[in-house]
Amino acid sequence: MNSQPYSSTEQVIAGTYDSWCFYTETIEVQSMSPFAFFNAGKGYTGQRMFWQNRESTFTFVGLGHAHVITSHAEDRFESIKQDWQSLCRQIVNEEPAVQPVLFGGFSFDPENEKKSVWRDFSPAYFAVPTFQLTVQEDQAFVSIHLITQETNAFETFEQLRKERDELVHVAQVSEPAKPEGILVTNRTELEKDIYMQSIQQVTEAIRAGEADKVVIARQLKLDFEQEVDHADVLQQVGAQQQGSFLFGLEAGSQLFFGATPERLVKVTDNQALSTCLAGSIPRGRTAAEDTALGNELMNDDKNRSEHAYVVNMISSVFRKHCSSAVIPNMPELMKIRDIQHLYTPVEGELKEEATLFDLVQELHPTPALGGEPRTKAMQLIRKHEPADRGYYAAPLGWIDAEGNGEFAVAIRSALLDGQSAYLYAGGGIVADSTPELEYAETWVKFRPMLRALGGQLRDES
Ligand SMILES: C=C(O[C@H]1C=CC=C(C(=O)O)[C@@H]1O)C(=O)O
Repeated sequence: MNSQPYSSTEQVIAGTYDSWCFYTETIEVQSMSPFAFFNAGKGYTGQRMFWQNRESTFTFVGLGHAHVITSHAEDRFESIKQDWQSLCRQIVNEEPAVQPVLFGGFSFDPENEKKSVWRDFSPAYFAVPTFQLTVQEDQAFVSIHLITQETNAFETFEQLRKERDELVHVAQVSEPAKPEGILVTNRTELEKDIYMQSIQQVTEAIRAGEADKVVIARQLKLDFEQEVDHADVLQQVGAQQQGSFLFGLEAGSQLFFGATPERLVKVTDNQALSTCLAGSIPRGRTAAEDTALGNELMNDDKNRSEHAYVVNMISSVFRKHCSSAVIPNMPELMKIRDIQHLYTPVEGELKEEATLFDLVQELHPTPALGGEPRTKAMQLIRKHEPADRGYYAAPLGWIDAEGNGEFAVAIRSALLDGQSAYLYAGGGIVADSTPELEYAETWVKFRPMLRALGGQLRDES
């Protein structure tokens, strides 16, 4: 532990953040539930973040905003990247024990002009937390980050240390939350008729040669007897959805959260990894039925073609930005609690100048969320979907000061807004898609969020 993180002289480097200092201090702590830490930060409601990777080997919780970076600009990916890089040049500690993390996400489509329930989520919204819990390889660390233009930040930092100790104490001694069972008073399928018609119309557009594939999504709204606690709902998803990325991002009084199986891209020391995920079938009721369904999916031409568009697009981005890329020529099955998907991992070694944000920008949206070709698919989505997707199906994740990090595609997700929640699900439409089968598939994709929010699951299979 560095006891005087702010003792170095202020660095003066040309850039946006010339007169800023970025102080960071990390201590190791006895292990604690990340949900308890999130809950201990109730005083920071509106400024909390949660992330756990698919393998559950890296968990990150952020409380409070040491600094927020947003962008409404057309070049929002580049703008966030530049701001983060110049902020990182102001880090006072030479080698922080734990890397500070910038966490957040992008909206699906900044050109969307529909009325939106996403009140406080700008087209790009990222924050460095004031208190950062990192759980990795069975060790837990709590960092304080202070980003300031104050010339003497000694007292502020001392105050933060006291607060950190209190947060750690509360998280360690608190009883695990026992969600009382959330009471759903209403479940509404928003604009179901428009959705059914849109599948028909998009299928016709595809048959007429306007596009090859378009992903169309719909919404379900739940109303609750009382406000749903954000920490409780995250803990529920964590217990229920093993093998998925678990995420939560607060903005104002809303929480966007989910359990997605889909990695957009991960970068570790210049090694990049992405996941092509498209093509779906439900889990079987028995092991034998499950295997039969898996085989059916692997041999289904419609699903294989939906999948191939994604592999082709991700592969071309990797070939451009990597000196070498490994792309298997056959998908595997990814089996998660409610659903099986076709899955192809793509790996590569990044060229020197390529960064995580460059990959996020070029990959979003892959044909698993947008379509093929991208521009035409986006036009058809804007024309046919009645609602703003907000952050659903968009990149959400983290990057550290060394440029390592991971972004997931925020599907199997919901926006929690006081006594209501908006759930999102969609599917890839190709020439031979049918409204009834697509509709049934969305019910399977709603299941993780319905389960976490106490809504009744609907067995459409
Ligand atoms: C758009 C969604 O899933 C995508 C990811 C995996 C499989 C998909 C599919 O089979 O259609 C979708 O492309 C969603 O879950 O809302």
